[in-house]
Amino acid sequence: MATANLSLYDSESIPDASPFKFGIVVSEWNPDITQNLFDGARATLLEHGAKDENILSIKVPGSFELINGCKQLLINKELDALIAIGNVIKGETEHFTFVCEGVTQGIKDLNLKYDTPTIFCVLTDHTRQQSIDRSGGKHGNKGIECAVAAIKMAALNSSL
Ligand SMILES: Nc1c(NC[C@H](O)[C@H](O)[C@H](O)CO)[nH]c(=O)[nH]c1=O
Ligand SMILES: CC(=O)[C@@H](O)COP(=O)(O)O
Repeated sequence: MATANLSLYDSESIPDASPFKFGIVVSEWNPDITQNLFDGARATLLEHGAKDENILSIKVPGSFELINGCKQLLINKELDALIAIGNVIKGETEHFTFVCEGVTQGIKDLNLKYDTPTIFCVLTDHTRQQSIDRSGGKHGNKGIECAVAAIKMAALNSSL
């Protein structure tokens, strides 16, 4: 089954991002991949009107630390949406499964506990090539997709 292109969307359907404040938490594991995801996300936020001074970004050691990094921003900063960026690539053992499951459940829990949405921008791939393909390669850039989700959720929350 063909993988969707993560960067294709109707630009006209995206709300104005200028009123909103965004946080981006970036894992330092696989830094070339996460940097590409961050660049795509930041560029998309700016493209749709977000102010540079309203984009707060921090780094954490690995994807599992995305949970606490996001929690710290949710507690200490007034944000309209958060994007958690990571890249987990399977190695020889089951560690991949536990990291992916832990991050997924942790970010899900943050979305249950806090009103500010945390967008799941974590590539969970079996190979490095899959990650390259989804961070600016043939399948687009998941950072773009997640920035769009962040803008839409911020606009939705502000309308309710
Ligand atoms: N193998 C990968 C990891 N592993 C590290 C964990 O995320 C975590 O930092 C560690 O277990 C200490 O708590 N992290 C990634 O983001 N990507 C990987 O491929
Ligand atoms: C997802 C991971 O933590 C993984 O990169 C670790 O590799 P390994 O399973 O070979 O220890």
